[in-house]
Amino acid sequence: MAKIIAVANQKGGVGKTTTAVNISASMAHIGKKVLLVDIDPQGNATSGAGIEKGDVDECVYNLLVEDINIKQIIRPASIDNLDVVPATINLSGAEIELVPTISREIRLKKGLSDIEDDYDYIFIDCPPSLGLLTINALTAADSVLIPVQCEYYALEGLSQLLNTIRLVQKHLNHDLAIEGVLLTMLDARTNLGLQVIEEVKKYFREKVFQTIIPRNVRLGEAPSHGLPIILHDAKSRGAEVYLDLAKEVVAGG
Ligand SMILES: Nc1ncnc2c1ncn2[C@@H]1O[C@H](COP(=O)(O)OP(=O)(O)OP(=O)(O)O)[C@@H](O)[C@H]1O
Ligand SMILES: [Mg+2]
Repeated sequence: MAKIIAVANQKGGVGKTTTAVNISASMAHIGKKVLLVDIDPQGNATSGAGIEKGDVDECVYNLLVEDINIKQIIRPASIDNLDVVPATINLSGAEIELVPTISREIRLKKGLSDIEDDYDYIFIDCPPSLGLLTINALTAADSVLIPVQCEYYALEGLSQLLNTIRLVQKHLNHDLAIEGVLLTMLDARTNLGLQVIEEVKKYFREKVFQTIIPRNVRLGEAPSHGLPIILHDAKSRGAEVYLDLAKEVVAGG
């Protein structure tokens, strides 16, 4: 059965999608069978994994709102061993359309149960909010991976995220664990980055991943080619660190 990991932080632009796409591709590269689920209406994980959004008729919206079988929407990514449940802008209505529906928080969990045995890992790329889409991800997940950007105010907003995780643990998913906190976009030339690392480690202690993601130009440009970093530039620092992260997660069990 797959281990399901939600990549979540309601703060925008902290590296959720970059992490979801590249840890998925790195896992696939080391031979794991991986599914990447995009539940962000921006659909950045979908295009970043090499799927042309314009070609997608049915997406995760149809799974969440219309209850169609997940197998109908799964597509192969640009790298072997990796499949994608795509999201398109259609998903932007789901947050509101789900409100009056029964079992609205467990739609994704239910959908994934049909294919869980086909994969080793399932990563869910969350939108920058704590609404029903993220709640669906946290309810379906075994654990949550929290990217935190190495910048001033890095910890701001994390108490709301932790509070949401606690509420989900209490009411919807008792076993939800914190997989780890991932420091992203580190600029090692500045003192600020190093101060943020210290601050985040003081707060989250052993929950902080050893692997730290530096700012890397190749990581920033890979999505425009629809390629994970390991295909865009396997020799780049960005490719190395996401491979390290994948191995760290595998070793963590
Ligand atoms: N390590 C990195 N080095 C350089 N650029 C990066 C790195 N990580 C992410 N980026 C770039 O920063 C921007 C934000 O990253 P990303 O889309 O992964 O964040 P996000 O948390 O998913 O954003 P959103 O909240 O909008 O979904 C993107 O343009 C991405 O290409
Ligand atoms: Mg994103």
